[in-house]
Amino acid sequence: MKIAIDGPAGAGKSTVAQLVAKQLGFTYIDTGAMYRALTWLAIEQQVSPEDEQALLKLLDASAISLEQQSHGQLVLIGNREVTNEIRRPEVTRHVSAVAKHAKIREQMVQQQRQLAEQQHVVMDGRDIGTRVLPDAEIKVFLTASIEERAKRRFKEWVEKGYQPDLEQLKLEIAQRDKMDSERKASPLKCADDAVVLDTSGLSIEQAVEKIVDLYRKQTDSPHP
Ligand SMILES: Nc1ncnc2c1ncn2[C@@H]1O[C@H](COP(=O)(O)OP(=O)(O)OP(=O)(O)O)[C@@H](O)[C@H]1O
Ligand SMILES: Nc1ccn([C@@H]2O[C@H](COP(=O)(O)O)[C@@H](O)[C@H]2O)c(=O)n1
Repeated sequence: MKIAIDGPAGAGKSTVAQLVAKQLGFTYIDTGAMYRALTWLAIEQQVSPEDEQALLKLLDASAISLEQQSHGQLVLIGNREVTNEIRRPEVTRHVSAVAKHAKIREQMVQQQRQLAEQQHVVMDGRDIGTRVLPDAEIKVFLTASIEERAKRRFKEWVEKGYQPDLEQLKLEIAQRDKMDSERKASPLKCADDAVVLDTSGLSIEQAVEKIVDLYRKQTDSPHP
């Protein structure tokens, strides 16, 4: 069983996907973490996000992997754990430039498909329903207004002790969505057979419940 969750930045994909996976006993796979890990490495090794060949070399030389733990997903480059570092604003600013390269995406997609072959998964990203798992049994395009997404991110950063600027956050989210949806290789878009779930007026729990309901309907299983 494969559940694909795509959508724009800050829509709640990882929060909701993780909880759905937990409720159903599936493995949660955050594909954005793989692009972020390569971006983190590129910054560390001073490789330009525009240089596809150099990025490919970096990707070939570094084993990016995702490890599932009871408390969540760990992101590793070789033996080095980079789960928290890849969330840094500098990585977020450059990740869409790294993710636009077709050859980089081919390799990422291959690895993501292998992960989905081994287990029941809830996988989130930008091209899961359209490219990575086109045969996923359930596809959700999770979205929310940009104002709502920026407000949620603002709250999250404040809770972490930062002093973010709401307008700046809105601008960054919009820029990332623009790059992700305008790139040639597997752009961010809603799969034709996806259910669109606008969470602007929904709580996290309500969004989770709607997806679990889709699963129940699909499998006719009242008690997952
Ligand atoms: N329905 C909701 N109601 C309120 N807050 C939400 C809701 N869904 C998610 N959030 C909050 O919004 C923030 C962004 O969520 P999350 O990081 O899961 O988004 P994302 O789509 O995975 O983002 P990105 O693509 O940028 O990684 C988090 O602080 C999360 O707790
Ligand atoms: N399937 C995917 C997943 C992610 N990306 C790119 O990575 C960026 C970071 O993703 P997050 O979900 O961690 O925010 C995202 O903005 C995309 O550029 C992708 O292309 N395909």
